[in-house]
Amino acid sequence: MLEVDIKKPLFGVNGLINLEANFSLKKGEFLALAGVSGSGKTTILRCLAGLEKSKGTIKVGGKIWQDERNFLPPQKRKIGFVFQDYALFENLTVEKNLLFANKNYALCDKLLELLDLGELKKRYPTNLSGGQKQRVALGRAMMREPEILLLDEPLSALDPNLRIKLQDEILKIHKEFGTTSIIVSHSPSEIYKLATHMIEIENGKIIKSGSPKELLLKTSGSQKFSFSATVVELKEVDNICIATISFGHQITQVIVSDARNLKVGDTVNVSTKAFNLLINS
Ligand SMILES: Nc1ncnc2c1ncn2[C@@H]1O[C@H](COP(=O)(O)OP(=O)(O)OP(=O)(O)O)[C@@H](O)[C@H]1O
Repeated sequence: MLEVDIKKPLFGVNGLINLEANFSLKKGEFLALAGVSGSGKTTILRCLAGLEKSKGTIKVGGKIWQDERNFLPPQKRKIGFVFQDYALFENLTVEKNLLFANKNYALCDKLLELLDLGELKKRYPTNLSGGQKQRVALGRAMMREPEILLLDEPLSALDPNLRIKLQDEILKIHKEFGTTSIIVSHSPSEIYKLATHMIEIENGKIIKSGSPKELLLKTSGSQKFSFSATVVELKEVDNICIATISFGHQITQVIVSDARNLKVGDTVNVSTKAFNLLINS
């Protein structure tokens, strides 16, 4: 069980914001933190890891990691941290990057195999692709046998196909080791696939909390199909207004009956009641 109740003043781009994070997770749960840039997501992870001080309490499995009198330093917290930019030791081979955290050779071999890194174990990080580097970073984080695995936008630098593969690796590791995991992600599909719980942060405060299904599925009432998109162009052709909209990595066009209240950059909800949609692969 992870119990978090922390506060910290942050100097945001528009002045002071008070970060207030209060949530709990059962062992083995997977939490996604979402929210616009600068809302305080990374700071929450850094406070959990003990890399930053905050006011309040953090308890893991009944053990106090921090309260008004105690502050466990990062090396004493059973945390694995995976960063967006990998943060590998460039002068150490893949295998030594893992063993640096812990000289448990059996665990190292298990992780190299689970993450499909066996053939690459003697290579240096400079000779690896982004996806391979991130698998090494995940392996290194797990070498600490963490109770809590923290993932700060770990896949955002990778192309969409690789991203999906790495999501599978993360899920495999999370389940195999029964870790409690927290990921910062901007991708709804990633959150939906990985997380059991989701929290949305705005200006340092939790504004939404629930399952990814509750928070992300946009269908309501009699709608059968719905997604949210951004308007990238509005054009009139033969008195018909056509909106070009983007969602995820896709762009499509829809006819708009009344475009008076629409402008480029708006976030819109696109929905239909049709239930015989064609799905082709
Ligand atoms: N130790 C600190 N003390 C005060 N302010 C900080 C501290 N660390 C970060 N900040 C500020 O707090 C705000 C939130 O930063 P944070 O990195 O947590 O946001 P984020 O939601 O993770 O953003 P992004 O999605 O861009 O990574 C930023 O404006 C940042 O400059």
